[in-house]
This record gives sequence, structure tokens and C-alpha cells, in this order.
Amino acid sequence: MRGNVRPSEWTPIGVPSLEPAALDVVHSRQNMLVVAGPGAGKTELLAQRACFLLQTGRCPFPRRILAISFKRDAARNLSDRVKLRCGSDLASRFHSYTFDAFAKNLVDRFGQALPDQFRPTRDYKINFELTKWAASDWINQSLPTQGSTLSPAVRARINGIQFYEGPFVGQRLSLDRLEGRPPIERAAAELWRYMLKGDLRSEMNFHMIGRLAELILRRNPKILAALRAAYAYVFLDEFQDTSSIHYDLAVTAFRGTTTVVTAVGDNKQRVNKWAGALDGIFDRFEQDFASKRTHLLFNYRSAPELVRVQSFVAAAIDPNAPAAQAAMYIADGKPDGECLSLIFTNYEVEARELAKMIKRWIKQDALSPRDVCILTRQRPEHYAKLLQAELLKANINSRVENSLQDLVAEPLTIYVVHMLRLAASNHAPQSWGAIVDLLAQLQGELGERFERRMSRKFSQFVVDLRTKLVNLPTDPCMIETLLDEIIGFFGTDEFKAEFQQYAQGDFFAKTRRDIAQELASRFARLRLSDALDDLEGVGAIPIMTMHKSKGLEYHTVIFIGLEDAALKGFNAERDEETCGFFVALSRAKMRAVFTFSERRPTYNVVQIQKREAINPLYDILKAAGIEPQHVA
Ligand SMILES: Nc1ncnc2c1ncn2[C@@H]1O[C@H](COP(=O)(O)OP(=O)(O)OP(=O)(O)O)[C@@H](O)[C@H]1O
Repeated sequence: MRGNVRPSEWTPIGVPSLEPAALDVVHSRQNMLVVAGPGAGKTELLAQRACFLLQTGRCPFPRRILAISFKRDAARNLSDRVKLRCGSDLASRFHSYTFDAFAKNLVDRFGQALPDQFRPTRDYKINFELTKWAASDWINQSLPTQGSTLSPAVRARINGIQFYEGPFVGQRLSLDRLEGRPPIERAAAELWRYMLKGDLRSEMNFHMIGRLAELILRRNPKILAALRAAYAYVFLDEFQDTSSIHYDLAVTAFRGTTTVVTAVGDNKQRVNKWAGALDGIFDRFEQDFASKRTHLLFNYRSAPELVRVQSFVAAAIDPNAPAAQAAMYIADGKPDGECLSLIFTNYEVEARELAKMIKRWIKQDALSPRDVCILTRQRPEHYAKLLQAELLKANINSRVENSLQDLVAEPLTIYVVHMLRLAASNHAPQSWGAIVDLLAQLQGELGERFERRMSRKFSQFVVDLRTKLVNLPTDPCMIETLLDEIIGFFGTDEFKAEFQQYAQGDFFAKTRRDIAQELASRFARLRLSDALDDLEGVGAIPIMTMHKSKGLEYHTVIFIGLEDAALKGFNAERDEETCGFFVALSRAKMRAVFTFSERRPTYNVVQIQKREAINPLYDILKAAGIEPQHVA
């Protein structure tokens, strides 16, 4: 569809209707802050707003919309929704990035315009080892003493976390002179200098990249003006998790400009305080961006009984939070959702009984394993290990998603898998369509003639690929060569240019290597289509930490181990842990289950488990009428 629909004639696509407050946001010409609970349709609202702006020409060609999320799968989910709702042509002006990818893109393109002291080398490397927890070690062990203004005794007195969250990356980078400044600030300047390494290859983490991106915009009016001219609209998803690095970047880029910013979030799902999520971020945004705040009241995701239980948790987190209303219609006599708190005598009984229940639920509710999700507070491979074995006995596959979730959301994986699916089957229309769209996008051509010409080449490539895969390679190096051929068919340079995360550094090579490793282990034991299903997790119950479940939804959610040991930070971070509990509960559409096992191994030793520290969570459930039930 072209961008020629009249605003007054535009109607939401793919959902029956939007509540009036949501429709106001879709149409809005001013900065807006949307505060709404789980399942209120915040992400959907952004997708609808993108369609409205593109289809009505409110975002006129060639201007674009920039959407920024925190997780790769959230960014992908949003761009998929827009593509599905208004077609690839218009959606090509909808750019959905994670914050990290957006910042890295700026540094990769314009990093050489930075002043000497903050200019990274073009081939900089991402270093994940520099964290706030390791900051003291970096100051004391890695910083060279030669040429330093800090004695070892002074360095040893610097508090690493304060240093990291303060002058190192907690505030805008300063180009001021350092003489006479406190040691903590001089240490920050020295660690920056050490990481950027002069002529040697620079190393940075994403916090540093975020800070450099902000500095680029602050120091270069032309780059800033070009960015603002390119993006007429900006969307900020999961806004409650915004850190000072992200916020400063957004402020420098778009505050006080004609670019219209829409931020959506839920203060009750704020679980990233450890990663720097700012207090009072909604109020700051309202002031800084002169925005209007609006609330959404419906919950489109969860059944009425679950929305009722959620309201008790919501009230415990924020007594002023407006009560959400369930939008789901349940016919008379049908179950309207259930929430269970189950107590087991030990973890073996828990695994056995849960496996039986899951089997029963899958059958009775006609679910696919992907409709069920198993959550843990931490270490999912440990908490779910026995349950996985019991599920397997019942012929139900499951897998821990954490390590694969990001890889599977990578465009490189997505398009390689599409191509391999075509090689595996004569009937994979979705994969065919996805690749034709990609080729059109990469080559900037559309229309029937292009498709006919492309189709011939493409069909031949698939036939050749199929021949090569008669015997599946199990050597990762051979698979990497195969991946090179596939990417070469798309056009390696074009592919890297389209997906900016691959344009610089070794991320492309690393992703290719990871895909090859994952495929190799599966090719050794499975047929091609089964290997691809296994990689994508088709037919397997996903298991993940509650943090990784943000933004996702499942028919049935089972949280294993609502216990003191699993939530050991509860006393210190009660608000944040309660928000985490709320996130877990609110992922469920129809059923939420929380388990407690009286005995469970903490690491390798079986220990008696308690629920004293986290009793406030059990109290909330009890207040909602959910009493713990003992199971065999
Ligand atoms: N107006 C609507 N009508 C019907 N269904 C809707 C509507 N808006 C959203 N939904 C559906 O409700 C579910 C939740 O929507 P969405 O993921 O956008 O909510 P959210 O507010 O971003 O949730 P959360 O903050 O909990 O991640 C999705 O399945 C979505 O398709």
C-alpha cells in the first residue's frame, strides 16, 4: 500500500480496534509518553502508529521513523509487525534498532570525526569484560602506571562501581582539562585513553560506544542536523529501562526539535536497575520533551482471572497505578484463566509432576510446546534440568533459550535459515517471500520484471544448494564456506551495508562462526529440516530467565523456584524483584504457575529451601486468593 490514505480514513490494521487513548497517540503530532501495564498493546500501538504515519504520508518520503528497543528480538518483532501491516515498501522507511545498534552505527559511520582523545580506531573491538563489577580490577591491574597521574595507593581507594557509573560512562564525556580534578575523574580519563589505545586497535564495550555516539552528535552540528532531517518520528520502546547513556543520547539527538518522539513503557516492569535504568525517567521525559502523558487501560493479552491477580501485584508496586481491564472475552462456562502456586516436597517430585501436568495441558488445551514457557529467576539450565529430562520421557522437547535467543534473532541467521529451508523443502513459501523481499531491498529494485529475473537465478541457486546438502557437512569450517556462498548470493557488501551491525568489526565473522557451530552440532545428528527446526526451537518448550521473557507472551507460563535462594537479592532490591515477579506473571495469556520445592540443589548440594525473605510475594498471591497447594 502506498502512502496516500487520508488520515480521516485510516483504520488500524490487524487488530479489530484501538482504545480511544491509543488512537489519539497514533494520530498525535506532539511528543507523547504512554504509560501502560503489561499486555496493554504498547508495542502494537507503535506498530500501528508507524503504519498510520507511513500510509497517510504524515511521515513523507524520504523521511523515516526510527524505533529504538532494548532487545534484539523486540526490535525485530516491531519491524516484522510494521512490515506485515503495511508492506515492505513503506516499511523500508521504518528503522528498528536496539539502542546499542543505533549507537554503534553512529560510531562506525562518524567515529573518525571525534576529537583525538576520544577517537577509536576504525577496526575497534567489542570488549565485554569491562563491566562495572570488574572496574576496580581494570583500574588496579590493567591501567599502565607509566605516565599515570595516579599512584597505586590512590587507585586502590577508588570505588569501582562509583567510578564506572560516575565519570567513566555515567555522565556525558567531557573535553575539559583534567588538572586539579579528583582522582576518580582522572582515572576515568586514563582508562578511556587506555581502551582507545592510540594507534593500536581500540577496545570498547557498548556503554562506551553509547557515550561516544552522544559526543559525536554534540560536537558535530552537521551530523546532528542530518539525523534530525532523516527521522521525522522517533519511538522509544520499554522506556522504563532507559539508562543515563541512552537518555543522554536521545536528549542530544532529539530534544527541542521538530522530530516527534513517542515513548512507551511501564514503571511496574522496571527490572533493569542493575543495568542503570534511571529513577524518575517518565517525569524527566515529560519535562525535557514537553510531552503529554497518557495511560492505556486494557490488557489484551491475559485472561480476566490473570488480569485480576496482576492487579494485586501492580498495586503492591505502585498503589496509584490505574487498574487494568481485561479485554479478552470469555464465553459463559469457559475457564477465564488460572493462577496456581504449587508446593512440592522435593525437586524430583516437582519435575515429575510438572512434566505430567504440562503433558496434560498441552493435550487438553491443544497447545504447541511453543505456547508453554518455563521461567526461572536465574540459571535456567540448573533449575530446569530435571524437568527437561522428565519432559523428554514424555516426548516433549524443551530447550534453554538464553544463549540462542539473540543468535536466532540476527538477520544473518534468519536469512541463512530461510535459504536452507528452501534447500530442505520444495514448499517453503514464507522463506521464498522473505528472500525475494530481501533481494529487492538490497538491490533497490522492485516490480515484476525484477522478480522474474531474480526468480530464475534464485531457483538455480536453491537447486545447487540442495545438491551440496545431500550429505550434510558437520565440519564448522565447511559450513562457514557454505554460509559465505549464501551471503555471497545476497551480495556480501550489500548485506553488510543493509544490516549495519555487520558493517564494522568482527561481529559478522563472529555471528557466522556461531551459526556454523550451531548447525554443525545439529547436522551431525539430524536431517536438514529437523536441524533448522531445532535451531529455531520449533516444537520445543522455551526455557529462559524472567529477564529474557520481557515483551514475550505464552498461553502457559511456569515459573520454577519462587524461593529465597533463587531471589536472593529480594531484601536488597525488593521493588525490582517484585517488578520481576510481575513481568513473569504478566507473560501468561491463560495460565500462570509458580512452584516452590522444599528441597532443591543450590549448585550441587541439596538444601532445604525457604520462602521467608520473599514472603511478601506469597502474601500478594494470598491477598488475590491464590493459596499455595501441596502437590504429592
Ligand atoms: N488493540 C488491540 N486489539 C487486540 N489485540 C491487541 C491490541 N493491541 C495489542 N493486542 C495484542 O495484545 C498482546 C499484547 O500486546 P503488546 O505486546 O503490544 O503489549 P505491550 O503493552 O507491549 O506488553 P508488555 O509491556 O507486557 O510486553 C499482543 O498479542 C497483541 O497482538
